[in-house]
Amino acid sequence: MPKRGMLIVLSGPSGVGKGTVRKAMFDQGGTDFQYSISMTTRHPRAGEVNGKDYFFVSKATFEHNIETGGMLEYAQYVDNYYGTPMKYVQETLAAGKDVFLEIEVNGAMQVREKMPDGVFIFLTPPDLMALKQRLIGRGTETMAVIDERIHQAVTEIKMMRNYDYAVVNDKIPLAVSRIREIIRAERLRVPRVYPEYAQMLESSELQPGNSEDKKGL
Ligand SMILES: Nc1ncnc2c1ncn2[C@@H]1O[C@H](COP(=O)(O)OP(=O)(O)OP(=O)(O)O)[C@@H](O)[C@H]1O
Ligand SMILES: Nc1nc2c(ncn2[C@@H]2O[C@H](COP(=O)(O)O)[C@@H](O)[C@H]2O)c(=O)[nH]1
Repeated sequence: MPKRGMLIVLSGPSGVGKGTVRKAMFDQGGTDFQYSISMTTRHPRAGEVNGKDYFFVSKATFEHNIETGGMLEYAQYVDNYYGTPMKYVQETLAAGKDVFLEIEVNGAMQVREKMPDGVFIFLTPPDLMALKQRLIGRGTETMAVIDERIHQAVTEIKMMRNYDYAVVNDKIPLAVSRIREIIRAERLRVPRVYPEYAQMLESSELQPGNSEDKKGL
């Protein structure tokens, strides 16, 4: 049976640059983890593709998924549902591959309850003014929705204390390399690698009584 994959969760307020940083990281290559595509009831923005950016579904479909236990986590965020389909995450981890989630804080805390051995990273803006400028600059929301998202961001940033790591997204390449360093180090944490060594030691021919030089003693 392959060693179970590691779950990596990236959160942070809307507009901080989670998607931008994640895309830059995947474009660079060498990312041997799989991105879990979220499900949402939000309408697609110009250029967004169903099955690539999100699974865009109706409210009824989303609620059916909740009721039938199909979601690892979900949250209502500024009038829409967002959530992580369970099946892809479980199957990918079971196949020994690492999975990358990009989700808001309430969903991340649900995942933490269910999968405490995940790696929880909070992406933070240099300051709230920069966050607002990024949301305005993206040009995908009305000013009213941007104000709601900034309001939500204040609560979300307070939740940073519940994460394992905080990464500031000042410059995209710096944020990417900080996240890569975290993932590299997390893969080497003793609780993750210990089972492999335990297995090696159990099967070792060097165990007392098994080694060649002990034969005949
Ligand atoms: N380090 C950065 N400096 C300046 N602008 C940035 C930086 N990172 C991202 N941006 C810009 O900020 C805007 C928001 O980025 P992005 O859409 O990636 O945020 P997000 O956190 O994924 O948002 P959401 O949670 O709403 O999906 C984009 O226009 C992006 O180009
Ligand atoms: N709890 C979850 N939050 C998610 C998921 N996918 C995305 N998100 C977050 O929602 C907000 C708004 O996203 P937007 O695309 O409308 O700008 C943002 O914070 C996303 O990170 C998910 O599966 N679960």
